[in-house]
Amino acid sequence: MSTKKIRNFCIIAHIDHGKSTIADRLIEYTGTLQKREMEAQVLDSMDLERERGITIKAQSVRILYKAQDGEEYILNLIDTPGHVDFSYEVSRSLAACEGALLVVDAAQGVEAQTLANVYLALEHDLEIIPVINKIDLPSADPNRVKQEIEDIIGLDASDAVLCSAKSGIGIPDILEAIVNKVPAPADKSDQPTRALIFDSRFDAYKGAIAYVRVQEGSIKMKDTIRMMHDKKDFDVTELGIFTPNLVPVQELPCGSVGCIAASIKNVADCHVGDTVTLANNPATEPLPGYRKAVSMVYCGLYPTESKDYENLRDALEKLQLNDAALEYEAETSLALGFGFRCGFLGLLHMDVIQERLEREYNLTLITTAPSVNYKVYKTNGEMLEVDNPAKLPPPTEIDYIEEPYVKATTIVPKDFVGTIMELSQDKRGEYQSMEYLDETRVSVVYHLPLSEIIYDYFDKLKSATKGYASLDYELIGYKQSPMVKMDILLNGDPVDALSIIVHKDRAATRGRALAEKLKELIPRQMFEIPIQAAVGTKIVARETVKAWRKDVLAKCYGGDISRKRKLLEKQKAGKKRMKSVGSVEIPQEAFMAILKVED
Ligand SMILES: Nc1nc2c(ncn2[C@@H]2O[C@H](COP(=O)(O)OP(=O)(O)OP(=O)(O)O)[C@@H](O)[C@H]2O)c(=O)[nH]1
Repeated sequence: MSTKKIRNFCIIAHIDHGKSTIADRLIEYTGTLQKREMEAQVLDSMDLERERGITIKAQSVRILYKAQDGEEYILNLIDTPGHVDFSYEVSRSLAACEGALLVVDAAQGVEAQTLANVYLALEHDLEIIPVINKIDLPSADPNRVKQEIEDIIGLDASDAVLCSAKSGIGIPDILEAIVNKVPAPADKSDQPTRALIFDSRFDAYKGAIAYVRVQEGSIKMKDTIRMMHDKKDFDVTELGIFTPNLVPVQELPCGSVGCIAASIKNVADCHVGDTVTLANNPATEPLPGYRKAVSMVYCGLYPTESKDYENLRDALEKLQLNDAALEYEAETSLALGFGFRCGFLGLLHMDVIQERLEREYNLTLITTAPSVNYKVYKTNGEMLEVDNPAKLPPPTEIDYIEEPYVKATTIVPKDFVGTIMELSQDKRGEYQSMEYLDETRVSVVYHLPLSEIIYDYFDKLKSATKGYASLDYELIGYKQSPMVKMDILLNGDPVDALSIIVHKDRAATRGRALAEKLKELIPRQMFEIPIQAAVGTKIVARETVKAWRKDVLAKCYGGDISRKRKLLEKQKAGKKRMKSVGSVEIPQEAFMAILKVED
C-alpha cells in the first residue's frame, strides 16, 4: 500500500485555546463518529482530564476524509498532552507526525506554551498550519494574532485558517489544508521495520498496548516484535487502528499509525520513545530521541489508616502499570509510619496521581511537601541523591550540595516585566535575557532553582500578573547551593515528615513563616504545643499552640447544647485526615504548609 493518501498530524496549542474542541469538530465533520456516539470531547478520555479540562495522556484517532480532489485520505490525528509536565510525551507525539495544526486563540494570541510546542515542532521539521480559533468571540482580533504569529514565531500566517470550533466555521478549510500542505509519509516499506512508540496504555486483558507510528517497513499479525532499547521480544497478538474505537487490522503498513498488543505484562516494557523492530529482520539503529522519563518532584504518600498500607501498594502498582513515569518505593517515617516515596514529572502529575488514588482506590492519604532531587557530595567522596529531606546526612558529613535548575521562559504584557524580575530575583533566579515579542509583550528568561518553581513561583506569577503571564520551563542541570535541612519540632520532638531543605539565607524567614502557619493549622489540644523550627541545633523560630477545650466551647457561651455537640462533631470530622504524631494530632494541611507560607 502506498503512503500517498496518508497524512499524520497533531494539534499544538496553549492550554484552553481549543485543541480538543477542534479535534471533536474534525471527527464530527468527517462522520468518523455519529454525533450521538460522541461523548463531549472524545479525545480527553479520563474522567479527571474532562473535569480539569486538560489532556494528560495522548490519544489518537483515524479520520477518513474525502477531499475536494475526489480522493479519500486517511488522516491520523495524534493528540498531544497539553501541560509542561508532559513535554517529553509531546515531543514523541510530534516525532510521529509530518504536520501540525498550530491553534492560537484569536483573543489571547501567542502564549509561552504555544511557543515551546512550536519550537519542538520546528525541530522535528513539521509542516505547520496556523489556525486562529475562537473568531466568534467579541474580543477576537485575528489580524493582530496573524501579525503575532509572523513576528514572534516567524511563520507565514497570511493564509492562516480562521476558525470557530464552537460554531464549526473553518473546519472544512482545516481538512483541506491538512491534505494539501502536510506531506505524505515517506514510503520506506522495503526497509527493516522501525516504529516509534509515542504512547502506551495498560489493558487488563491485553496487557500493555504500544501506540506506534510505523516509520519504516511494516508490522503484521503474528510477527515477533523487539523493543530496541529494552531488548525484549514479544509475539504480536493484536494490531489495531482507532476510529477512535479500536478496530483490529492484519497489518500496520509503512506510514501508518496504530497500536500493538503483544501480551506485554507491564507498561515499563513498552517505553514511550522506544523503537519497535522485528525480531527476524531487526533494524540496526533505533529511531533517535529516546529518553527515559525523569521524575522532577518527589513526595511521601502515607495512608491515614495504617491498615491501608497494602491497599496503597496495590493501587500504586496498578497506576504504574498505566503510567511508566510514576516512580515509587517503600519508605518509613517516624511520624507517619509506613508509606511510599513517589516521583512525579511535575506538580500536576503529582496532583493527578494523588486524586486518582483517593477517588478510584478509596484511600485517605497524607501527602508530604514536594521536594526536588538534590545531589549531596559527602566528605568521604560519595555522592548521594536525596529527594527526601529527612534523609539528608548530618552537616558534618556533607561537603557540598547541588540542586536542580531550570530555564524558565515567561511571557508577560510589558507592564509586568518589573514584577516578573522582582519575583524571579526573589526566588534566587539568574537573569538570562529579555525580548520584546511585539509592542505589548515580552519574553523573559531566567535560570531558577526547580525547588522555587515547585514551591509557589507559578502561583505567585499568576497572581502578580493577574493571570496574564504564561510559563514554560525545562531542566538544564545542577548547581551548587548552600542548602540546609530545617527540622520542625512539635512538643520538643522533631517530626521527620515536616522537615524541609532550604537555602541557608532563607532558613530563618521560612522557619518563622512556617511556624506561624503551623500554629494556624494544628488544632488546639488538651495541652500546649510548642512549635519550633531548627537548623541543626539552632532554633530559628518558635510559636505555641495554646491548649484547647475550654477555648473552643467558650464561643458557645455555655448555652445551647446542640450547638456544642455540632462543634465537637465538626472537630471530629476534621480529624479524619489527621495523623497522631507522639501526642500531637497533625492535619494533612500542615504537611503542605510550606507551600502556603509567605517569605
Ligand atoms: N467561543 C469559543 N470558545 C471555544 C472555541 N473553541 C473552544 N472553545 C472553548 O474554549 C475552552 C477550551 O477548549 P478546549 O478544546 O478544551 O481546549 P484545549 O486546548 O483542548 O485545552 P487542553 O486540553 O487543556 O489543552 C472550552 O471551554 C471550549 O468550549 C471557539 O471557537 N469559540
